[in-house]
Amino acid sequence: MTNEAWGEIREQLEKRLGKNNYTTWIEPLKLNGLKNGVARFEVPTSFFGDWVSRNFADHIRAHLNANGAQVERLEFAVKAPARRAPAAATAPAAPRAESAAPAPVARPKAAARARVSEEELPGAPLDTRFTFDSFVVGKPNELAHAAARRVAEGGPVSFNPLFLYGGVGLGKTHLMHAIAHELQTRRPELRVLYLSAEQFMYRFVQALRERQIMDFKELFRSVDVLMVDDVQFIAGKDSTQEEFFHTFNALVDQNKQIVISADRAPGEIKDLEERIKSRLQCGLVVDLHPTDYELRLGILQQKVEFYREQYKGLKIADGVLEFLAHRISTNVRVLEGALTRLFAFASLVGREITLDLTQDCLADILRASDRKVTIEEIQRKVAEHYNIRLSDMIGPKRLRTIARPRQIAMYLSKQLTPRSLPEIGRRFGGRDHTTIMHGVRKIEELMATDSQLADDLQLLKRLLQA
Ligand SMILES: Nc1ncnc2c1ncn2[C@@H]1O[C@H](COP(=O)(O)OP(=O)(O)OP(=O)(O)O)[C@@H](O)[C@H]1O
Repeated sequence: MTNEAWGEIREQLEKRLGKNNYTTWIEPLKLNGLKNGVARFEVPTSFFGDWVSRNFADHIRAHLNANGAQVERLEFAVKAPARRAPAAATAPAAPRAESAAPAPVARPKAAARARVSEEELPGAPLDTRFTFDSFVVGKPNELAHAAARRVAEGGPVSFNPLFLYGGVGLGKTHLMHAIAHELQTRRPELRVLYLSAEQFMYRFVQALRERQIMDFKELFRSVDVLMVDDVQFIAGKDSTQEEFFHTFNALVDQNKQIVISADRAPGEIKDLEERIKSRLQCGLVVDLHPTDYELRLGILQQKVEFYREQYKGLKIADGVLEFLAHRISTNVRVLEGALTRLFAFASLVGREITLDLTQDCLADILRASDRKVTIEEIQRKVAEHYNIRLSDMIGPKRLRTIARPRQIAMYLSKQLTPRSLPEIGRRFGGRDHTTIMHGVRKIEELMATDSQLADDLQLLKRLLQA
C-alpha cells in the first residue's frame, strides 16, 4: 500500500473517530508494511500500541480492507528510541478464525513498571502527620473515614472511585494521605500516586509542551492507586478534563483504585463535563459534613496532647477547649491555627492558658467566627448560582426561572439571618411579609420532593457559611 493510500485512509478514520482520537491515536501511527494479511505499524510506545489495538483495531482493519487491502490482523511494534529499550509489542499470531477481533498485544504493564521507576512518579509529598491514628472520628466524618479505611486495606476494589467531598478544612486531604500511608505499609508493592488536580494539569501541560504526552499517559496508566485532590480545579479546563477522563477510564478498566476529593459533590461542580460527573458518581460518593461540637472538642483534645509534649510545663485551664469548640465552628484548620497561636503566645509570655488569655490572644479569630451572613450576600450567592441578575432578586419578574431562586434566597435569609419577615421583605424590593412567608413555605415543601433543590440548598448554605 502506498503512503498516499494510507493518507486517504487516515482521513477517513479522522471523520469516523473524531479529531481528538485521530490526533492522539491515529496520526502518530506509521504503516511499515502489509504482507500476508498482516498490517505492521510502528508506534511510539507499547502502551500506545496496546491502546490502539484494543480500541481502534477494528476500524483500522475495516478501512484498510474497504480500500482494497486484505488485512486479517494488525501488528504494532515500538520504534527503538535512544533512551529506551526497544520493547516490541507485537501481537502473537492469532488463529485465523479470531482474526476479526482486535489483534491482542502484549500488555505493557510489566514493561511500563520496569521503565517508570518509583522516583519518577510525579506525586506530591505526603504529610507524615496525616495518618489514620491522628484522624479523630465523629458523626460528621464516620462514613468517609470507614470508606477510606476500606480502600486503605488494599483488598479487591469494591467501589471505584471513592469520591470524598466536603467544605474547606474538613479533613479530605488528611484522609487521602492516610490512605496512601497505610497502603505503603500494608502493600508496599503497590504504586500509589497522590497529587492535586492542579499538579495533574501542570504535568499534563508540561508533557504537551515537551512533546512527551505518551510518557505522561503511560506513567499515569501504570499506577495501582491514583488519588487526585481538589478535582474541582479542572472544571472548565477542557483539555485537562479530557485527559483526566481518559486516564480515569483506563484505570477503571484495569480495575485500579481511584480516590478523588472535591469541595462539593460531582453533580454540583460547575463546568465539569457531564460524562466526567457521571463517571465520578459511579463509585461511592461520601460527604464530610461540617464538624459538630463533639468532634471539634475531640480534635482539640488530641492536638493538645501534642502541644503538651512540645511546651512542657505549660498549663491550660479547664473550660478553654470547650470554649474554643463552642465558638470556632468554621473548620478544623482554623481550630488548629487557634490552638497553635494560643500555645505559642502563652509560652512567650510564660502564663497559663486561661479563658481571659484565650479571648485576648484570639480576638480576631473569635470575631471572624461570629460573622453573620447578610441578606445581600445570600442574594448575591443565589443569583450567581442560578445565573440570574442580582437586580432580579428585588425586581418584579414572575418567571419561574427567576421567581424560584428569589424564593430560595428568601428561605435562606430566614434560615441564616436573625432578620424578621418584614425586614426580609424590605430587602427584597419592599415585598410584603406574607410574600416572604409564602416563598419560605414553598421551598420547604419542594425540598421534601425535589432532591436537586435540596442539594442546591445544602451547597448554598455551605458556601455562605464557609
Ligand atoms: N477529623 C480530624 N481529625 C484530626 N485532624 C483533622 C480532622 N479533620 C481535619 N483535620 C486537620 O485539619 C486540617 C485541614 O484538613 P485538610 O487539609 O485535610 O482539609 P481539606 O478538607 O483537604 O481542606 P481543603 O479543601 O482546604 O483542601 C489538617 O491539619 C487536618 O489534619
